[in-house]
Amino acid sequence: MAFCNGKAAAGDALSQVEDLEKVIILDAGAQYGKVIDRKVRELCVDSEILPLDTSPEKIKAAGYRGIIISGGPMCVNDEDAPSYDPGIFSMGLPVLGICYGMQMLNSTFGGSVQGNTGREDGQFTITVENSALPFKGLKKEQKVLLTHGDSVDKVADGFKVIAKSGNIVAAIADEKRRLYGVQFHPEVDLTENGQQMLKNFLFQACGCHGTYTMNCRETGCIQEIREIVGKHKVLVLVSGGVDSAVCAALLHKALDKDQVIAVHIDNGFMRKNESQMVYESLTRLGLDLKMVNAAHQFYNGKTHVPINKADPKGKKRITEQLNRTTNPEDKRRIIGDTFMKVADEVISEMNLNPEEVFLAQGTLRPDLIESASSLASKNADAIKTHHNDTNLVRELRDKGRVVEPLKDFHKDEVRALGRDLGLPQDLVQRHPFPGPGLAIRVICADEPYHCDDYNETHTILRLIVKFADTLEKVNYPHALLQRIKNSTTEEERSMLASMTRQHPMMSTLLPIKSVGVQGDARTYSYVAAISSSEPPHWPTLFKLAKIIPRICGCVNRVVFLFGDPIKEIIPDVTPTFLTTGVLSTLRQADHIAKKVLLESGHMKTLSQMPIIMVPLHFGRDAILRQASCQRSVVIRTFITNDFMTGIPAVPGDHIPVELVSKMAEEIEKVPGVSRVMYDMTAKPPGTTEWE
Ligand SMILES: Nc1ncnc2c1ncn2[C@@H]1O[C@H](COP(=O)(O)OP(=O)(O)OP(=O)(O)O)[C@@H](O)[C@H]1O
Ligand SMILES: O=c1[nH]c(=O)c2[nH+]cn([C@@H]3O[C@H](COP(=O)(O)O)[C@@H](O)[C@H]3O)c2[nH]1
Ligand SMILES: NC(=O)CC[C@H](N)C(=O)O
Ligand SMILES: [Mg+2]
Repeated sequence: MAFCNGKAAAGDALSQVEDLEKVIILDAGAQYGKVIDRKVRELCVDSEILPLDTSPEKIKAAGYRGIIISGGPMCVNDEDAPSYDPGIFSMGLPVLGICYGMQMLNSTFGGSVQGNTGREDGQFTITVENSALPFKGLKKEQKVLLTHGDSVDKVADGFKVIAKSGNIVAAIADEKRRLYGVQFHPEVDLTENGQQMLKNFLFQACGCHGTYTMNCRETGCIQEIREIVGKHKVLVLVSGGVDSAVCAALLHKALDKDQVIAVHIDNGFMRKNESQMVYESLTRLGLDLKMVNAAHQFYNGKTHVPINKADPKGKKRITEQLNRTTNPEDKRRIIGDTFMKVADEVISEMNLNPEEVFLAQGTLRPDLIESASSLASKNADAIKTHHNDTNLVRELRDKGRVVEPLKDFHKDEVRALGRDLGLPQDLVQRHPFPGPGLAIRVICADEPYHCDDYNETHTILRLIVKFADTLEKVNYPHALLQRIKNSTTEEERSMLASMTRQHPMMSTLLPIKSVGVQGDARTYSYVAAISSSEPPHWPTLFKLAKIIPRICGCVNRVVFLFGDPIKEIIPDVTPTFLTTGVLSTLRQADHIAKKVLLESGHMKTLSQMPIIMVPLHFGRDAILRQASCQRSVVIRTFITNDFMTGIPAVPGDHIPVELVSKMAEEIEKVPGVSRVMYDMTAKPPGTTEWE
């Protein structure tokens, strides 16, 4: 029974926890820096993430076997670059510097780093010296994730180049002192053999043997829960997703049954019939679940947010009502804080003293990473504030009232733990559904987003998707054409010319923004739409989707627009807020999309498939000046292990072309839907969700 009623024996697994081999991860703020600990644990080596300026004395005293330095959003040449003690490099411990960490290593030993050398964001093929320790046992050509704008210029004395990406230094090493630097990110799945590279470092340079198992971690979670909760009660917020279900199962294993109060909150942004299904599935598993319908409180919710986000305790402003705001971060904060308020009301209604009841959440490490929580990083950029890590949650956490046993876990690790705890496969494998639900899947707007760079970017897009014509017509120096040349190789340009000669396409820059992540920093940028009078040629479209954000830095997402080609500028938007009408249209589109996916048998091919509503009405009669009154729907497929990086499913490769066209056809039948689009953006530069 998954929600067992007895306390688990502490077991002798705990005793093993004490004498484990550990490495330290010094955090320079990268999004992926926190993924390093997950990859290290996958190799059954324990790790701890500490601030970049941790002293050599502390590192030595703790007995770490090696040091890994993460990436980060800053440049080592910046005046306010994160501080560190150069002594960490001369302790005799092996060091692996990743991206920013490599740039820092190189600079410390007298090398130099050049800023703004042209961005590389995405998967690239590099050439490695496979006699060098990090690359032992690997082929000379390696596909890796590079996401950087600065590069090693002069290599430090005593180091040699052991990998290159074109003309860019991709890795350096001083084998004698066991100091290594890589410009790419071995910790993410887009670096195909990154795990072997980390294993080479951990086992051959640091001398680890892999003794840190999932059983030890489960025991550690149970110990943590008991130490925090003691004999008190704990209210666990259960969404129906795997994280909170595993959290609830751990609580039941660690505590007496009457200590655990499980609550599901219908916040008004759930999918069709979701809360009912959550109730049925979890009570069937033996969980005593209290249901709360709080939609009204969420729709009309407001909260206070810091005027200066760097000073969370400073002056605050009151947000708009949730159903009147267009600001994604305000949406998230209102929802997160309303969850807390509703939870407090539940505690009061049960005549419990809020000061004596703990709050448990299934918060994961990615939730904390992207909210730039101090639990996960000191130098990270906040990509998006997860609802379970708002300032109110952080205040409760500071008071020691929050229990989050999964805060160091990633999604696939939670699933493994869920299986160990006996949770059913359909729950363990369920696609994640974010706490804010459909609220972050409606791009709200009351006016078009036409910034200064809109017209120029709209023009460059057309030059790119009509590149063959561009080369024929523009045979004189042209600033925008030069911008394309500056960001592409000769080979890419000839590929672009032949693709666009073969496949007639149109483009338009959509007057809306979506959230993305580039160079470890948050972006909130334009969406480019490509359309065609022919059926979509997906390999061509996906190549364009990779090149466009590199050429147009203000575009972080590229979609294919089904239906008649659109090349004109979209002059306006349909005023859109989180209202019941908008939500019911999206809910219906989401329900249809999920039904088509289920029937296709490809639910497991995808890690997640957000369906997003955007305030755009296409194909209106310009002469009649028809008002914008419809909205469009985006299909966002995503394939990933850890949700820190990932790729969209390519129709005709990961999923059948017919599946996507059927899904688009069915969604377009929903009343009020103008067009359907397919998101072709990887992470980076886009994120899984649009907000
Ligand atoms: N509708 C809800 N009712 C109660 N708690 C919720 C709800 N939505 C989210 N939460 C809380 O916020 C945490 C993070 O939300 P999230 O949407 O990630 O759910 P989850 O349980 O983590 O499942 P998954 O991420 O797989 O969808 C959850 O673990 C849960 O504690
Ligand atoms: O519980 C949550 N509260 C949130 O506020 C939130 N925002 C994003 N997500 C989920 O996190 C994963 C990564 O999403 P992004 O690539 O869009 O950041 C994906 O699985 C997203 O669905 C959330 N989950
Ligand atoms: N991913 C990173 O660590 C990036 C390092 C640095 N901010 C750059 O852009 O080059
Ligand atoms: Mg979750």
